[in-house]
Amino acid sequence: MAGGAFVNPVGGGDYPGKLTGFVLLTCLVAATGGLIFGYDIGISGERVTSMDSFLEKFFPSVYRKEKMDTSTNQYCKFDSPLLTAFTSSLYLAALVASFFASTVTRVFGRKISMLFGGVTFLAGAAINGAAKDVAMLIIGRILLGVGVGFANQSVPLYLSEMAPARYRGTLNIGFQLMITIGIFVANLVNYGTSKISGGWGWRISLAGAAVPALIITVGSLFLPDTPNSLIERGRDEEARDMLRKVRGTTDIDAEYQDLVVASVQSRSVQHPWANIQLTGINVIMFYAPVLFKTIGFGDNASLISAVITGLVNVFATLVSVYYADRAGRRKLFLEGGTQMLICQILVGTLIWKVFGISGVGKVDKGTAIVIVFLICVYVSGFAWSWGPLGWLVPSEIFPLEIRSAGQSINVSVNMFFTFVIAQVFLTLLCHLKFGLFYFFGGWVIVMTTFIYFFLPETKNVPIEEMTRVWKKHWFWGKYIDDSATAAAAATAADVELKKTTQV
Ligand SMILES: OC[C@H]1O[C@](O)(CO)[C@@H](O)[C@@H]1O
Repeated sequence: MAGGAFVNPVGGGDYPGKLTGFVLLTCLVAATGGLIFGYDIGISGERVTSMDSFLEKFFPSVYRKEKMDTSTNQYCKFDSPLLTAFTSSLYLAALVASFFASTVTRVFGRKISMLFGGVTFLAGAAINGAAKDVAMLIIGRILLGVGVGFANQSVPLYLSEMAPARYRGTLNIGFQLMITIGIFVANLVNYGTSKISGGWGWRISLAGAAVPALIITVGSLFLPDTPNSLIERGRDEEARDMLRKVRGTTDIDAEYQDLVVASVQSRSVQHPWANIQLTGINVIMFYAPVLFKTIGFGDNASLISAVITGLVNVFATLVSVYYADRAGRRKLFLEGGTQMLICQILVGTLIWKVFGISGVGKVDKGTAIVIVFLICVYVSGFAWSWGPLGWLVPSEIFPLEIRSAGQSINVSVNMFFTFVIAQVFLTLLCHLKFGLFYFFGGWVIVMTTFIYFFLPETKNVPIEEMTRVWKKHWFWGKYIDDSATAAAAATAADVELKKTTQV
């Protein structure tokens, strides 16, 4: 829960400076870190692991059982715990890695974590593409996970710290945009490789992960570190220079001073944030082809529908790129949540009507089109709310000292639930049937209510002044210690004094 924090007495409003080409370029390069996670999501789930040649080579017993499965119950598809454990090992690796990344990011800077993330992901892609046995596959997958853990921990922080307050939403969401592009491209690649005869198409899908890995690896070599991180590591002069460069002005004293105050003052402050993403989105991202097959689509139509939802995901994310700093985070969360809920109720009810409790039934064409349409509306609701804001908000609400740790908690919670969904979706579908959609709808209600009551609006607030926002909040404000405010004032005066004596 919220602990003591400071209120910066010297700050207020935005700082001078503009959105420079330099910032735009660095943020664009850093955001490509999202491609690796996206690419992996796009080939995971029922994609590579549903290719016969892949199954036959690595999981022959699973392959045999799958071929023998003759059940007509559409809710209870063939389910192999071994296969899902293999898929989700990546998320566990990412979960653990994000805690190590927290320290690396704080002590060595954001850039080093991005570089390390890119290199390990690259190694994982190479090992997977060349895999001869299950051991190689698993080692590769763990390395991919470590890469994702490091990139997801460091990239959102980097973007939020580089961006001027007014553009923080837009620039940070570049990360989620890259995730969605990664998913979409991987879907296409997979669609193509599944058609390659000779049974080695899966190697291209897996080795293809090297392309996004190379982009962020090479890109990160050229990225500068953020001023905040330089101050955190005692490199004050470099921080000043960097701030001048990224803001495109020499008038950086106010912002610089706030960064120093923030660095000195933010000690073991805790803020309340748990990114419990149980929106059900990964049911769609991982299992869209299965879901579409369940409602009676043929193989091709299922894949094409999955590609359509991937495209909707990319374009709808652009909506939040535009609105996050204009309408604000809260409006997007509340609207997106409501939209997702309505679609979940409608899809659940339609599936109930067609398949009832037994799971045996056939969808007519009209209903199938309505379901695909509703799923697209649901995906777009997610894509302009929880998708991007689940990275943006946690990266901007923590004080400097614990920002890195806070972000790794965010990544690990995200990975944990991604892991759980990948692991249990097929079992859940078999037991909850159409109610699965109501189940996730229930979570969306909980999450949206939480946002309504507990999340303050953070648009346009300078990142090192976030505590003012918490202080004003009807609930969290009660937990912010006033004595810390006085201490902050003293530190600010100290910094000011040092500055004038240096001049
Ligand atoms: O675009 C959908 C994707 O976005 C994420 O929420 C990451 O931000 C993933 O968990 C999901 O697969």
